[in-house]
Amino acid sequence: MKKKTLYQKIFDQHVIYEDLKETPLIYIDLHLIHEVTSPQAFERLRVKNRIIRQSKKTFATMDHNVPTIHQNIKKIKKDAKIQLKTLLKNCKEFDITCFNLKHPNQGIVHVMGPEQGLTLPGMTIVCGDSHTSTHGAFGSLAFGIGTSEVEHVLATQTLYQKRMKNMLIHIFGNQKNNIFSKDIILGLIRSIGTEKGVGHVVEFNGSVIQNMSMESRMTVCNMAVEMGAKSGIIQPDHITYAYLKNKNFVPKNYEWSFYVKKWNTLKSDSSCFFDQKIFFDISNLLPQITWGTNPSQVISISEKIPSLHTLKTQSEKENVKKTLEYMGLKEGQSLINLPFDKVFIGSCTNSRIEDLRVVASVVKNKKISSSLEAIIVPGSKNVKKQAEKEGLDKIFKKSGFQWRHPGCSMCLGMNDDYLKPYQRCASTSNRNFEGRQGFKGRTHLMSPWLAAQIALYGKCITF
Ligand SMILES: CC(C)[C@H](C(=O)O)[C@@H](O)C(=O)O
Ligand code: SF4
Repeated sequence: MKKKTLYQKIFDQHVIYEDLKETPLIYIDLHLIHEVTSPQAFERLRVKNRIIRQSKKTFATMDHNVPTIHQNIKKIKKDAKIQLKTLLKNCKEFDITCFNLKHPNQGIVHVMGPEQGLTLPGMTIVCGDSHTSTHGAFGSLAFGIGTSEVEHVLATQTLYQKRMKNMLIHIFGNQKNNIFSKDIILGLIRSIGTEKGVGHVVEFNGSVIQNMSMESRMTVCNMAVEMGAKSGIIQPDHITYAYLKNKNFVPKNYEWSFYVKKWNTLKSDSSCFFDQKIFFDISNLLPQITWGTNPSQVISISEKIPSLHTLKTQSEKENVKKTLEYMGLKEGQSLINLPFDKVFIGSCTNSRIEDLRVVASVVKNKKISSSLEAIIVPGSKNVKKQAEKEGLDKIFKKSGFQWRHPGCSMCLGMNDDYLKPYQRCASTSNRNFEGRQGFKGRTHLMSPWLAAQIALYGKCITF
């Protein structure tokens, strides 16, 4: 029998029809939707007079443009209100479960899915959102789709999908103190760039991954798309099962053991073929921070921004020159002592309970710098509730952080949380593109630990 990767196994289990000359048609187990990329899909269904094939396999949440200071839909600005109300109306009309603003399950779609136990090993999961790769941390095949594909999935519960190439990234070595999964994924993207993953599904393995919590694995898979990959995937194991057990939508009782048995078969065959294999040693990894406008422009806090003469081509030099101008930085500069205006702890990369615990451990009984504004936006109502149960909100508020309601928030600034021109932000999100957090805003990606340190000192210091 042909040896297969985990990705190939899940793909094969979901093929409905495949012919040599055609793109395979696969079954979709779970479809997640949010207010931004779904309205046009519903509209087209309406125009074509179509119904939804399996409305109970789609779940909706409100996340991208929800306010984080209050939860009053009446007070939301016009465009956002239209999108949120449209989502409500569509879900009602098409009989889809919607976790609206006031619902206890509401949250960023990639935080909500796993914590509700909607995300399960071996599933095919899609959402009109690029960071759907996050769910791959559970050993599911999960990827972002476009709005016309959202329409196709709603109407048929299937999707045309070509087969991807396979990449294996083996992560090993000793993880130093204060080094987190965010440092690992940023360090990895620095070493392989933002395009190496194009056309591939990346399986992460190795001792470092095996020892990671589910929250940390999600951070890694979340950013697999930032290396160009279609998705990331991690073999499910006892850590996965411990996380899932008794979550809301997870199969219970005798069904649970049936599923665990099935999930245990979800692994790449030994010595199966990968188109690319990468080995990444984290033993010398230090806290990472981006200096540029793509996630591969990263250094560790003790390094300096590269000098232009180290770059090979003229066009690279020109691009980096423009990037540095945008970021208000100079070639060869150290980021130590660079003042920050904002700290944003949040996004589907780093807004889970584990992230908030790390921030709390840094800022407990300390005051943040008066020179900046710092906000904490939990990934979901559940995360918020748990944090409050543990008293973390009190620690945050006492230290000067603002404690907000869940949503995407300053990750992309679709609501009222955005940077003013030239403001510099220490952000735990996943994208530092120009204007991402606000027009002319300057984003530095990093771990929650480093962002919390910057909140205390108002700048980056040597640790
Ligand atoms: C709005 C949405 C389509 C978008 C995405 O797909 O990623 C957003 O979530 C982002 O992170 O930029
Ligand atoms: S938190 Fe950011 S990256 Fe994640 S889904 Fe929302 S906007 Fe996209």
